[in-house]
Amino acid sequence: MRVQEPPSHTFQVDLRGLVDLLSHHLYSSPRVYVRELLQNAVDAVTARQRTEPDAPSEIRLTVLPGALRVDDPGIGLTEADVHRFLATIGSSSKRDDLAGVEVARREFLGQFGIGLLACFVVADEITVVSRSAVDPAATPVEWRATSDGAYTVRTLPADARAEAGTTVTVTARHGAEPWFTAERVTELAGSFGALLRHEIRVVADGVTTTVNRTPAVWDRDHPTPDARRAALLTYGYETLGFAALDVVDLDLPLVGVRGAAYVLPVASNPLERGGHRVYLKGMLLSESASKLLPEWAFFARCVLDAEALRPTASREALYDDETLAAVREALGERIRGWLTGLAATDPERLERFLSVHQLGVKALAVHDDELLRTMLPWLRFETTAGTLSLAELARRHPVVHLARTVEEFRQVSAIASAQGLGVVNGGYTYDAELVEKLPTVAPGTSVVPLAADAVVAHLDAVPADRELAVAAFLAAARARLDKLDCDVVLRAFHPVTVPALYLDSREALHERSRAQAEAEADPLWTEILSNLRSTAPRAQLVLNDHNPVVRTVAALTEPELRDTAVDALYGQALLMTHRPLRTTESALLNRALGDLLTWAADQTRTREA
Ligand SMILES: Nc1ncnc2c1ncn2[C@@H]1O[C@H](COP(=O)(O)OP(=O)(O)OP(=O)(O)O)[C@@H](O)[C@H]1O
Repeated sequence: MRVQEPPSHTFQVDLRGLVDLLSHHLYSSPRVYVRELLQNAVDAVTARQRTEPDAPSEIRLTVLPGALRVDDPGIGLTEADVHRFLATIGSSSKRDDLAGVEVARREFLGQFGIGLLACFVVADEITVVSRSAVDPAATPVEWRATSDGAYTVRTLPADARAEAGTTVTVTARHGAEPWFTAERVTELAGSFGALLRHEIRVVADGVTTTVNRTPAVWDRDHPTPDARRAALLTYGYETLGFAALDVVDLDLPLVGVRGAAYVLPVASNPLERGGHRVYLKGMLLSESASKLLPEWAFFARCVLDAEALRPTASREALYDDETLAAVREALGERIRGWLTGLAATDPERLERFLSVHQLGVKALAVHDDELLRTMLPWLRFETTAGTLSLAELARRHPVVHLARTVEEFRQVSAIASAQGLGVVNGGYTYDAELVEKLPTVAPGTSVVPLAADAVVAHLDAVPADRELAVAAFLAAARARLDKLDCDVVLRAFHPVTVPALYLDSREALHERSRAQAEAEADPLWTEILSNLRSTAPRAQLVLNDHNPVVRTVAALTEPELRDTAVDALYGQALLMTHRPLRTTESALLNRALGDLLTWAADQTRTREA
């Protein structure tokens, strides 16, 4: 049995729905109507100049009461063109086989065949009067379209339009008149068309203003490099609204990108990477484009004009394709080159840059040994010898101890530096990773992890007779702090001003949170958690036998006062770690201080009585 082919149909289009979609919903603002008109005029001039290089090029926007008229001396349209391109949604002469897709992409701004419909967002009627420059025998033609999708076409007498070119008139829809004022049209034409290669003039109330100034600042001749830099900086200030720390020339001839990257004068959120101002073939695409620079370059904002990047259909963002990825990489390379150049030639400017953007550079150096090597002398780290570069620290201490957390560093920094150890705080973002890379870029150095017990091992034990003399006190102190999972030891160390150190290894911290969870858990979990009980080292309170207060406390005989004093030493050591105290810890510290104050007040009263 023969199976019959099912009948084939073609899509039906509800024209009003399509016009509504393309005019009202594709673009984020009615502003774009001026851009689309400008774009068609520029493309028409470009098309004509391909065969007639000396053809006129001035584009004129005339503000009329409740309407805008755009005149261009471009390629124009024949009656057949009108039907084929203007009256067919999605049809565009700019990807015509005649032009060739690649040529079209490179030379024309438009490509989708929908742009003119954007005018319906502010207009009820669009009229196009055109005369073809290709066919001198063709008569002028008029196309009149309304937003409900209806249009008429008629040919006009030859004298209705003597010159080749096109005039588009857009009549304001009721309520959209504010988009047609002289001020608004001038602003929009100036903003979208600032870098267009053909002269754009706005005529309003008898006054003619040229709104674009080409060539772009980066394409102009400047008498000296300093003058060029000053001109680029001024331009950056005018367009981006900030006085940049520095400016980097961007020029990628292969992908036709020209422009400049401006270094932000204040630290920025690394997650906010947009804000680039991008022009495509001179027409503003976006004031807040993203993904133009690699993640690490979050300290820079670009203004650039690109030939080969593709816009999305709304022409408000860049199409995220391989070309954009290649451009991103190449621009990143430029910015990297600028940084390494600064390190070699302008350390003062580099210092200024790093004082604001050190974090960004560290983020980059983590993945880039070459940059790390260049930047090593400039990046600053918190160390026991103060805020230093790793290179400086390594000169003083070929073995660098790395504290993994800010807390670990704070616990031991005073004491480690008194012992002559070089410790670097690896607790801040990127720092640990960078420090670990030190031996690869600075041979002869080594990095070892810092363990709290290693610091205790460096501290001098007290003589045996002294240990014996304070044995009872130490036993009492241990008993007192046992419930807090803290051991007590006595050592003699510098600086003498530090009475006690609280040392807490990561394992001990972990064990304590496990124990806390166990205490709060229901019976089933209690059993599971208690099976996990580890033999991890407990926290340690290291009392300093050189410290006068510790010596006094160790000699106390009255048990209650001694316990309170032990609590106070414990609390004080906790405070020195700079970590937030738990509720039980601050309660203990408050109680101990309160008791000590009461005791001192009682003593004074007794003495005075
Ligand atoms: N001023 C003009 N001069 C000559 N032809 C024009 C003019 N304006 C529009 N056209 C013709 O009308 C076609 C459709 O224009 P439209 O603006 O809708 O789309 P496009 O410019 O081709 O692409 P896009 O949707 O990307 O803007 C164009 O391809 C062009 O052939």
